[in-house]
Amino acid sequence: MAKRVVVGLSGGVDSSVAAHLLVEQGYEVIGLFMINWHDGSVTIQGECPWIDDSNDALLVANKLNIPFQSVDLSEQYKERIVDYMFSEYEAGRTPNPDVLCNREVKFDVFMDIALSLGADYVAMGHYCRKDSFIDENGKEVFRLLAGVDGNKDQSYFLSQLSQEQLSKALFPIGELTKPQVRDIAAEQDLITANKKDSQGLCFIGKVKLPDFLKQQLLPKKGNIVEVSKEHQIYADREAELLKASTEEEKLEILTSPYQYKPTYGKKVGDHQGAHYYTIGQRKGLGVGGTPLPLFVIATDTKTNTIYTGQGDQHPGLNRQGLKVNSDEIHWVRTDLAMKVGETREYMARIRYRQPLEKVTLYMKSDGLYCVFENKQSGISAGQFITWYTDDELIGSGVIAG
Ligand SMILES: Nc1ncnc2c1ncn2[C@@H]1O[C@H](COP(=O)(O)OP(=O)(O)OP(=O)(O)O)[C@@H](O)[C@H]1O
Repeated sequence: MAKRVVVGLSGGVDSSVAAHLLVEQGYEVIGLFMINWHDGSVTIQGECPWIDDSNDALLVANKLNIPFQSVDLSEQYKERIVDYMFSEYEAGRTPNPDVLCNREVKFDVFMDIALSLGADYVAMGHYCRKDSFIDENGKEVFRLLAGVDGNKDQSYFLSQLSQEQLSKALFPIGELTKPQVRDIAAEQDLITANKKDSQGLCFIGKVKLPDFLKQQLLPKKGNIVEVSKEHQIYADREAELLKASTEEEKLEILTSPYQYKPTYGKKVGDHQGAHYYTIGQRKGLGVGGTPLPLFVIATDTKTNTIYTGQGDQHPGLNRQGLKVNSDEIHWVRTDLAMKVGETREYMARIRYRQPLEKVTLYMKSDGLYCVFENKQSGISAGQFITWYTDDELIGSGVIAG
């Protein structure tokens, strides 16, 4: 009997083609659209075109001659994603809702519904691949691989999936490039063939992130401070590094964020709330007239201060390393999890679509210390670091700072 697959149909071109390929491969396919957001239930009224999207998903399902259903997951989405976003921003961190959405919604709540519909697998239109091998104990080990289209690879967003979740996942378009996907959609006369790619989170829609955050995080006026690149704090760190005699000391210095004080620079402007800003951010500061543009190099939600520096080469913006706390380390390949005391080299990225960079991971009792070969710009607490061997995503972690 054909295996049953529930495919997440978003009303976009990628999932439409994913569904088509599954039908071609002989699966029994069911299309499922999830409503993540409801007028009034989450935030901004009338900004999310989900009705159009669910209509497009329905039309694609009709065209492919597969059954179609919608599920309302807006409550779960609010609890697991929206609330997390607010609490992270409130704490001065930069969350990644897309990574969480896959772990908590698409491959959890959504997957449970799919399984209750008798599905063997859940498929999504992500640009990534999966394969597996049998280990020496006869156990199947699943591997998460980058999509063939290097421009579109979405493995970063799936970096928190478990072996269990991967075992039931299918990514039918992972072997294709985006232009190939569009060509297939056109050949098959799917209504989504020329639809624009979705931008960001549905429930935010066209609204700017600060406006979205203002719904719950009240504006609070504070200072924008500029720290000179010659500040003593940077020279002190270099000196500390030279003095450090043990590996532990060196790692601690290389991976800890700078601790700024409001007196470390001059006030150059006002802002409406440090929790609206992210490290590396250049736009939205409203301060002009500096020879080089100002970048956010740190935010402090306690003193409500934003620290900035001039130019993308500012020492406060570029750091050699970062730390992941023990309870926030995730191994997709659980069989490759590092033991305390172990050191390993990988290729890694700290944001979606960033080219992979050489990193050395040091597993210590209190967490994973990650030191890059080249300094990294805009390391932000709350974002994810993901590490790879060739095109296989091995693990990920939440950046502590
Ligand atoms: N509202 C939804 N209902 C069901 N599945 C969804 C929904 N939103 C996203 N997905 C699934 O997650 C995948 C990745 O979502 P993402 O938002 O990154 O869309 P995308 O890459 O633009 O894909 P698409 O072109 O299919 O919208 C989609 O291809 C689809 O399988």
